Amino acid sequence: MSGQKVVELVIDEGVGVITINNPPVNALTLDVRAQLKDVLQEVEQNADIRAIVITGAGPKCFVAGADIKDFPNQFEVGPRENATIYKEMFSYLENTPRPVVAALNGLALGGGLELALSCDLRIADEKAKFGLTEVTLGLVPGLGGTQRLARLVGPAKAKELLFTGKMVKADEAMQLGLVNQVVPNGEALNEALKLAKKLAKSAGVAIGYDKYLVNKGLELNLEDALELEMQYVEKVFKTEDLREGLDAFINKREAVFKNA
Ligand SMILES: C/C=C/C(=O)SCCNC(=O)CCNC(=O)[C@H](O)C(C)(C)COP(=O)(O)OP(=O)(O)OC[C@H]1O[C@@H](n2cnc3c(N)ncnc32)[C@H](O)[C@@H]1OP(=O)(O)O
Repeated sequence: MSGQKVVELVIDEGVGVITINNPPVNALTLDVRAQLKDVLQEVEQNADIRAIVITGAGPKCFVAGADIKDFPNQFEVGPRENATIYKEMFSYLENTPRPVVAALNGLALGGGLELALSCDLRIADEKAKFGLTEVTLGLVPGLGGTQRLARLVGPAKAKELLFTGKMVKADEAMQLGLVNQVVPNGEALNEALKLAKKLAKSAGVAIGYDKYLVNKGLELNLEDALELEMQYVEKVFKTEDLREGLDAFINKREAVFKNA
């Protein structure tokens, strides 16, 4: 471990901004793995953080994937241990009740796209490109890419991207539903932060329930999913936030949600 700081956390108006800063391409090295784990634990323990933004440092890459140069070291022990640690962190992002916005400032390739796919929303610089390029190395995505991409863009498009390893540009990614928004170059982080700050002031309990219902509902048949939805409507009826939201609307004032 180099000791260099390769993952940074800044808290800005209720938003935890996580930056992968590992030049030259923000590859997911062992240092990044260790520091991302620490940062996510810090985020989890800080109730003032009500939304999360993840981005990469520099204009070229969001994250250009796993550390290719470390793979030979895994031939003996196998890939499971390293992949499992990263997958647990990606699952944290997918399951935390906080909204997670990926600010795609550049190339999101391999594990970098898999990281972005574990976020709820993705805002892309117009120059950004995306690809599960593992096949070019003879590898298979190991951080959820085969599953999350297929659920997002459909099996046929996912297979096309997986089989070819090709990169898609931001405008095509938008058409595929791979990203939520495309913004002018250099604006992804600003736009993501603006959105995340808005969400941080919103009804956090309701947002967390929405996130859980969409994610869990994908695993259920429609009847069971609708029943689960109703259970969460009943849960939200018990919250202070609902009373605050209704009172604010009736009295024509801005709601102040306390996540309670
Ligand atoms: C489970 C998950 C698996 C995976 O994620 S597998 C990996 C998937 N990622 C990729 O396939 C991307 C591989 N990298 C590239 O295609 C290119 O690079 C870029 C498009 C990102 C950038 O290209 P350019 O601007 O021409 O720079 P450059 O000379 O290729 O790279 C600059 C330095 O960065 C190193 N590097 C690039 N990507 C990675 C990586 N993913 N892991 C480790 N190192 C990487 C290179 O080797 C080189 O280094 P040096 O200057 O020492 O020659």
